Amino acid sequence: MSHSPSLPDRPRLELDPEMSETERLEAIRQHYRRILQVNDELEDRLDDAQDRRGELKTDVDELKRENEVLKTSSLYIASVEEITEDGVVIKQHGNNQEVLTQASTTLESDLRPGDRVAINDSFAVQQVLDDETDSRAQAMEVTESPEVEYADIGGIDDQIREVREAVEDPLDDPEQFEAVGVDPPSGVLLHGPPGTGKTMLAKAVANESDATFIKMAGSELVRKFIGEGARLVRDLFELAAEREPAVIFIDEIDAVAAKRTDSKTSGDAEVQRTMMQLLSEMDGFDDRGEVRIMAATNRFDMLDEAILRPGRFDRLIEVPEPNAEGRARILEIHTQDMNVAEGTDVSEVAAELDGYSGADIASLATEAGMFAVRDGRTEVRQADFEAAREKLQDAEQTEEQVINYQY
Ligand SMILES: Nc1ncnc2c1ncn2[C@@H]1O[C@H](COP(=O)(O)OP(=O)(O)OP(=O)(O)O)[C@@H](O)[C@H]1O
Repeated sequence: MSHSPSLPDRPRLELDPEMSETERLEAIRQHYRRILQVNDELEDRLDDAQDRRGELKTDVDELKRENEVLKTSSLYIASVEEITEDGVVIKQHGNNQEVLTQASTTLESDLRPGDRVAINDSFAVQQVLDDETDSRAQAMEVTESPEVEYADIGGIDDQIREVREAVEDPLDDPEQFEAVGVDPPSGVLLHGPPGTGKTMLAKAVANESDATFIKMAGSELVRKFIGEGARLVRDLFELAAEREPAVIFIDEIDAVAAKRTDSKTSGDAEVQRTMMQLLSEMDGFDDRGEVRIMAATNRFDMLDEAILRPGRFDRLIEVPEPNAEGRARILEIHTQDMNVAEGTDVSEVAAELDGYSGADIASLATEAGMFAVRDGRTEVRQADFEAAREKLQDAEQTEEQVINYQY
C-alpha cells in the first residue's frame, strides 16, 4: 500500500522589529508567494485524492455488483480446459459447450486446467470449486481393495459361485474366454430384498479379483446430483477404464432405470438422460478392457426392460432372504469375534429368526453383545440373543405404529 507524503509545513511570517520598511515589505511579499505555492501544492494533492476516491468508488461499486450477482443468480458448473492469453477456455457440464471466457485477475492466477469452476449466465468464472464440492469424488466410492471376503458372506453360496463365474473368471483369465470363443456376461444384476448381502458380494468379488471397486448409488444420482447424472455415469466408466482391473457397482439401479412413465416432468427427462447414458456406455463396452459391471436392486419389478437386453445386464442373480441354515451361518459369522458362552446354540437362535435379513442378523448380534456389556459380563449368552430379538421386534413394532399413525 502506498502512503501519501506528509502535508507541506504551514508558512510562517517572521518580522524582525529591527527591519527597515523595505525589508518588511519584501518579507511579506515572500511570505505571500510561499502561501500561494503551498496553496497550489495542496490543490494538486486534493485533486489526486479526489481522483483516487473516484477510482475506489468505482471498485466498490463493481464489487457490490459482483456480490449482488453472486447472491442472486444461480451459477453453472464447468471445467477449466486451458488458460490462454485471450482468456480462460471452459467446458460447461451438461451440454459440453466450450466457451472462451474471463475470470477476474485474482481468480485467474488460481486457475489450473482441470479445475471445476462456477460460472454465471455470461459464462464469467465466479468461483473455483474445491475438492469437497467435486461431485465426481462425492458420488463415487472408490476402494482399491475392499475388506470383504467370500468367507464373510453367509447363506448364499450358490450366488457367490455364480458371481465368481461371471465376474472373477473373466477378470482373472480373459484368454480362456477368448480361446473358447464365448463372451462373458456384460453386466451382472443382483436382485433381492434389502440387506441380504448384495453389496458385500460385489465388494468381495472385487477384492478377490484384485480389482478396484467403484460404487455409485442410483438414488443419489437422481436426488443429490440433479443435472449431473449423465455426466457422472460417463465419468464412472472413464474412471473404471483408468483404474482397470475394476468392478463398477451401481447400487439401487432402479432409481435411474425404472420403467418409463407417461409423466413428462423435467425430473423424469433427467432420469431418462442418465439411463440413456448408462445404456450407451454399456453398449460401447466391448473395448473397455478389464472392467466388469455389476448392479443391485430391491425393486426388480420396476426395472425398464431395456437395461436387461443382451449386451447389458444379461446375467441376473437373485439374492434371496436367507433360510434357517443360511441365517445360522450368518449368525456364526457375526459372532465369530464375540465371546459367546459355551453351550449357546446359534442354530437354535437362528431358527427363531424367520424373515430376518443378513443385515437384521448383524444388528441382532451387536445388540446381544450390548446386553452382556450392560450386565457387566464378558460372555454373551443365549438369553442375550433372545432379549436382543425381543428388543428389535419391539423397535420394529413401534416403527410400524409410528408409520401407521403418520399415514
Ligand atoms: N449374507 C450375509 N452374510 C453376512 N452378513 C450379511 C449378509 N447379508 C447382509 N449382511 C450384513 O448386512 C450388512 C448390509 O449388507 P449389504 O449392504 O451387502 O446388503 P444389500 O443387499 O446390499 O442391501 P441393500 O439392498 O439395502 O443395499 C453387511 O454389512 C453385513 O454386515
